[in-house]
Amino acid sequence: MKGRVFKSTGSWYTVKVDGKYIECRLRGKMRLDDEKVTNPVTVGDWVGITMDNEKEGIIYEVLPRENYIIRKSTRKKKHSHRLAANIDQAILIVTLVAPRTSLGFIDRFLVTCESFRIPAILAFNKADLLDEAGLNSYKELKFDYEELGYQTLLISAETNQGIELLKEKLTGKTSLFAGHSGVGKSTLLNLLSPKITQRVSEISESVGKGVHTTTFAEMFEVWNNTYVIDTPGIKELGLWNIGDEELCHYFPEMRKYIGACRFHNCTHIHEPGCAFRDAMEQGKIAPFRYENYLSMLADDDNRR
Ligand SMILES: Nc1nc2c(ncn2[C@@H]2O[C@H](COP(=O)(O)OP(=O)(O)OP(=O)(O)O)[C@@H](O)[C@H]2O)c(=O)[nH]1
Ligand SMILES: [Zn+2]
Repeated sequence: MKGRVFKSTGSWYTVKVDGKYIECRLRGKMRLDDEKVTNPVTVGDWVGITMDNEKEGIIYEVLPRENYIIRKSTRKKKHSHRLAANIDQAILIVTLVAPRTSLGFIDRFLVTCESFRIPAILAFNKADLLDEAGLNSYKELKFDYEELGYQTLLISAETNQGIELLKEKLTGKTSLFAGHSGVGKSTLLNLLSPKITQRVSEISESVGKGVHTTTFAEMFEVWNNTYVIDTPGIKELGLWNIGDEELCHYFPEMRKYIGACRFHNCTHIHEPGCAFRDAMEQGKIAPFRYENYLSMLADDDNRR
């Protein structure tokens, strides 16, 4: 039988087969297809299963993936894992307040999506908490990111602002919800599909961040043929397997300047005649994007 993995908790996997959810384990012999990744099976995978007894199944194979996204651990000793597979798009939920998502984090996530060829949408949640300055800051970011080809939405799970548009974007697709803890992923999911009773955390007053609630990635069929994968809050994001020369390819605005520097071995950091720096100085690349590029370039450990 063929089914799709909706949840994985380490040793048990919930697989949906013909409309029914079956708890499955992995066949003992199943090995990792990539030794640098800790989980052989991930949410969104299509798998082959056989029944072990009346209720429980055994996963014996993973069908070829259309794509996947790997979350690299930023701590050296911990291993990296696949967050999800077979997804149409990633929705990065961010907030400008309570908590504030840094642009560095947003750009790391976008670079990750580019490197796995997954379309990304930025959803700015908690619109209801923005004052005029906050709104202006959203408008500037919307302008910058849409110029790069990333759609941005301003939404609020509190007032329903932008939720209809978000629903339109999700319909008929499998979307990954990612973001820091406390940005409202679970609240949004509940709003989209009230039959899902996700735990929603209270913001702890002292730190202004949500108390960690989502421990494992889980896929939900929010309505017909529309799937959302809720993932645990991400604190830091390392980049997976991206070399020095490769990095600029994942900045859409930099692509057209690749090869245009005066020196063919330009590091784009300090050389005269650097096409990236020149473009930034001429206002064609946003300074914060160039800065984030340099910071990712310098953060060698978290990129390979
Ligand atoms: N004002 C306001 N609060 C919101 C909004 N969306 C979510 N919240 C609140 O933010 C807090 C955190 O929301 P969660 O949905 O638990 O956040 P999460 O992203 O799922 O967090 P993790 O599960 O830890 O990753 C809760 O107290 C929500 O009520 C919003 O649009 N406006
Ligand atoms: Zn250069």
